[in-house]
Amino acid sequence: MVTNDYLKIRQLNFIPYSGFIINIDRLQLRPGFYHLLGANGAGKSTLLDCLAGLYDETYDALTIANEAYSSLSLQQLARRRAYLTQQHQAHFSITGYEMLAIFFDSSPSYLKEELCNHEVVKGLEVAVLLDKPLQFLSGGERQRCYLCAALLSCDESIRPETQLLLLDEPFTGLDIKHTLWLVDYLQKISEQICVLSSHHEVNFALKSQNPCLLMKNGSLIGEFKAGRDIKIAHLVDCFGLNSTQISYENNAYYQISWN
Ligand SMILES: Nc1ncnc2c1ncn2[C@@H]1O[C@H](COP(=O)(O)OP(=O)(O)OP(=O)(O)O)[C@@H](O)[C@H]1O
Repeated sequence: MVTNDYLKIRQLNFIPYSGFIINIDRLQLRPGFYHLLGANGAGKSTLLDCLAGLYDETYDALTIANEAYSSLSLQQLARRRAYLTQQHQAHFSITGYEMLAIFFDSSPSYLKEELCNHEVVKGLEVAVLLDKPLQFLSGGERQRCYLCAALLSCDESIRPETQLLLLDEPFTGLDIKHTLWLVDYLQKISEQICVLSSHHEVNFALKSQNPCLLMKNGSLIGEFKAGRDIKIAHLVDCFGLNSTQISYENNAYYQISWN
């Protein structure tokens, strides 16, 4: 795997829906765990969709591992990035292993046997869940199965060519144990690949040493080497908070107060 390659955006100006523009002049991401933060409607999911290659109108603005999206076939692009979209419900009746069989062009029974001791399957505790139809699972259980598919899609032993993991609100529905496992796992794999995750766990991001991107109205309004570099004015601007709702903790980082 080439670890020094990264994702580049140059002059991404795209109108996915009438009245909404994604407008990013330049952005360069290296291996690392990037938090993508912003208020509801800021454009985080739309940006992730662009980076996943869902809009061919944006391909000229995007480069992955020094290759323009426009020079890659859909199959090549699909193998360069893994993507967890926001999930709400399962639309048809398939089991988790059947879903994985589609992802990996394999058979459910082979995958069940091959993956039972995989770190991701064990960490997310999905071995039993993957046997059940996805629509019969709880929201958090289903999220763990979809996460399993995304994480396996960028596993070095399965897809060594994958350099980008896009996650849209991966913590939604997860209980605390699986959230903690996921954070540790993402920290680990982000030494090798670029992980870009939107979420609303702002206090977690603010406390972290990971890079953060702030979005507002379809644009990036801040790029920080660590969550701890984000200041009160950025939070007020990005989330429309009142400064009295933000406190400075341990002489180290801002936190949004709950009282
Ligand atoms: N299918 C759609 N048709 C029209 N407008 C849409 C559609 N999906 C999203 N939008 C609009 O595009 C803008 C960006 O939405 P997006 O889902 O990217 O925001 P987000 O930052 O991911 O928000 P959230 O934190 O609520 O998930 C919003 O103004 C939203 O209303």
